[in-house]
Amino acid sequence: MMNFTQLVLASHNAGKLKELQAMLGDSVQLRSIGEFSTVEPEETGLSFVENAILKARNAARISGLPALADDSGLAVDFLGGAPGIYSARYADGQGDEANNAKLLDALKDVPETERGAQFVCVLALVRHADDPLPILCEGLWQGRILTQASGEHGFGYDPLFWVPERDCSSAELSPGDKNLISHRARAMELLRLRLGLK
Ligand SMILES: O=c1nc[nH]c2c1ncn2[C@H]1C[C@H](O)[C@@H](COP(=O)(O)OP(=O)(O)OP(=O)(O)O)O1
Ligand SMILES: [Mg+2]
Repeated sequence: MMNFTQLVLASHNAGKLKELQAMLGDSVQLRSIGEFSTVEPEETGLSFVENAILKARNAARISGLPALADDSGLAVDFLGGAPGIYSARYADGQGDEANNAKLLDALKDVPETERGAQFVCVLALVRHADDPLPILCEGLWQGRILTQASGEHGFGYDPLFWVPERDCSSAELSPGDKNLISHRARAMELLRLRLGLK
């Protein structure tokens, strides 16, 4: 059984760090890779799994600590699953607001019934940079893309993601509520079980 008190989180996204640390509680301390390096690895994989492993290995190499990575994104039905692994780069690196504007534009005039989407999260944990057996856990979250942004919480595409089970946007959920039902929460639930954390 693996027993971690510290993990480095292979992410430069403050929103992920906050959510993942809240889900893990006090049992494991997540340290940001930002403490060790400001250079972000190029996400050259063709899948969430490949990119998560790539980021985890890179962080373990830089920090010398076991590393957890989160590769996630939004797959929109009408767009054939795009932006998917390219979600963060959808508007060519101009950030969340530009990504959201581009998505609204791509779905302009698309009726509600065809606006289905899912958030995807893959967590990868490596004990060291060359770990031959990374632990992989995934979580999905089904919803719909709104026609305008709504809500102030969360990050990324949250203001555009309508959550059917709560009848509000993901950015209108309290952080605690989002962390109970999100794609990231589902992946983390599996990771906790796998690590024997509960
Ligand atoms: O709960 C979420 N709520 C809203 N948006 C989300 C969520 N989860 C992922 N997303 C979006 C943000 C970004 O556009 C992409 C992740 O891209 P992804 O490369 O995995 O993360 P990132 O570049 O922000 O940070 P890093 O790679 O350093 O972990 O999907
Ligand atoms: Mg990224």
